[in-house]
Amino acid sequence: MMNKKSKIVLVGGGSTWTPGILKAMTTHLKQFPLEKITLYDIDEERQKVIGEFAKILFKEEAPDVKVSYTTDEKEAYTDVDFVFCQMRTGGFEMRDKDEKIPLQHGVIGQETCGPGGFAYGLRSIRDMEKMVKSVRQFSPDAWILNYTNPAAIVALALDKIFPKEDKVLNICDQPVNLLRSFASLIDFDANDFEPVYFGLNHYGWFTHLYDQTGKDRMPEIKEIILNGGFRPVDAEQRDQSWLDTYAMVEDMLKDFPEYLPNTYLQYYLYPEYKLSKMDPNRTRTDEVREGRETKVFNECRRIVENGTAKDSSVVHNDAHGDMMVEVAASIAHNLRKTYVVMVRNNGIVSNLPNDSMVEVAASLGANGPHPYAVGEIDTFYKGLIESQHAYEKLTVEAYMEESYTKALQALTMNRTVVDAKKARKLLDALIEANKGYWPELN
Ligand SMILES: NC(=O)c1ccc[n+]([C@@H]2O[C@H](COP(=O)([O-])OP(=O)(O)OC[C@H]3O[C@@H](n4cnc5c(N)ncnc54)[C@H](O)[C@@H]3O)[C@@H](O)[C@H]2O)c1
Ligand SMILES: O=P(O)(O)OC[C@H]1O[C@H](O[C@H]2[C@H](O)[C@@H](O)[C@@H](O)O[C@@H]2CO)[C@H](O)[C@@H](O)[C@@H]1O
Ligand SMILES: [Mn+2]
Repeated sequence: MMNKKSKIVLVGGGSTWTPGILKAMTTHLKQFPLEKITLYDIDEERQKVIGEFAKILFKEEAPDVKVSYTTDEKEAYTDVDFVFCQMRTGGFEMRDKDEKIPLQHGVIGQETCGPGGFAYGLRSIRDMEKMVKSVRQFSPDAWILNYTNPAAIVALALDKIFPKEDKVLNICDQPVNLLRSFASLIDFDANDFEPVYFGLNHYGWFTHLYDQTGKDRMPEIKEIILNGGFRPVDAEQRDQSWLDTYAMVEDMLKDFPEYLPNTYLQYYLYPEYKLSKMDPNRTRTDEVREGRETKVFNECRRIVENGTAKDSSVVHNDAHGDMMVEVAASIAHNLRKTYVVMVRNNGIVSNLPNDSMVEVAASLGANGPHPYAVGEIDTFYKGLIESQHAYEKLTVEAYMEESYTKALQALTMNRTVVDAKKARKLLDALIEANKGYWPELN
């Protein structure tokens, strides 16, 4: 079975993350043998730079794998086993607005949380719906592995729009990235953790981190963080804003010592403090454009010019690429490894709505995710998650029903907004900024 070679298409082939994912593919060929890789993007220019780099990388590392790139949907989606999807509708130009418009209204400006995530969500759903329909037209049985953000809203929307789909899986790399960082504190291999995790995407908690002997290592990890703070395992590659974000885990742990939180909870638990640290004129998009985007595209151009990727330092493996490839391998070869993924609740967390898309640990094999039961959660977490789920659901309904009222309800529900007058002003500004991307809300 392991000899079966997979055929992949990477949607958003011109993404800043693509070179890292391609690199991870070259280092995982034994676990995940490949027949062909197609890169697909709507932006021809971005796609060409990364596509030419891909050809060189594979010529040097795995010449048997067929590599191509295209802006043609039919060519991209025909005869594939896996669709890796990581698109950004509106690009960094719109991410910039997602972050800066809320800040102009005195609200957190973030890619996936608060009004920024709401705006990005309403943009992503339309392109994601179109992608699923096109993939099904040309490759009815392909697995669609989605990373496109805001993954929480995308996951819920796809579940509502395609309720019978059982080969779409939404995933985030933040849990695995956190696991790697926790593991480094106790000199442990993150792959050996058996985690218990619950929540919504970018809105969850680890409750246990068992090792191979069955011992829960969480108490010891919490102690280390409370005494010495917390940094990402790849701290040397991180911008200051990510180091500040990881450092907030210590604050969250001091206030709520029960579980280890996802870093994104900082925006919901400390909106005023986080807002005071944000600069409305310079947000994460500026950092990414000047940093990762510039570096990745310059490096790919340099590699294409030199005709070799052998000396490249930018194209490294990280949690993101590794996880995308390992998750696909677990499905393709029925490895039944455990990953934290998004699935319809249906009783996994017994006191949360059945139709929420929860993020939990699941065994992942050829028949998809088999999630582990979590059971009942306590009032604090239940309350937080239920309000966030209501916000997500109203956002999806606003899209599906093209409803201004539901959109206003969604923003008012969000913990980073709360005030309805503020929500209305924000909504009107976001409608103006997202013309052509959002459905018209009536
Ligand atoms: N789930 C996670 O944990 C996780 C982790 C990292 C990145 N991401 C997501 O991955 C995506 C890419 O991030 P990035 O920072 O590299 O952005 P990026 O803008 O560099 O890349 C996105 C690419 O998608 C292309 N694109 C836009 N709309 C498209 C469409 N309809 N069809 C095909 N391609 C399309 C763009 O042209 C661009 O080249 C984002 O959605 C980001 O939020 C998710
Ligand atoms: O602000 P960005 O574009 O740098 O990142 C936004 C993404 O952040 C998380 O991803 C982490 C990822 O977990 C880690 O492995 C590493 O690759 O860094 C990324 C951030 O730099 C988050 O899970 C994603 O959803 C965000 O898109
Ligand atoms: Mn994520």
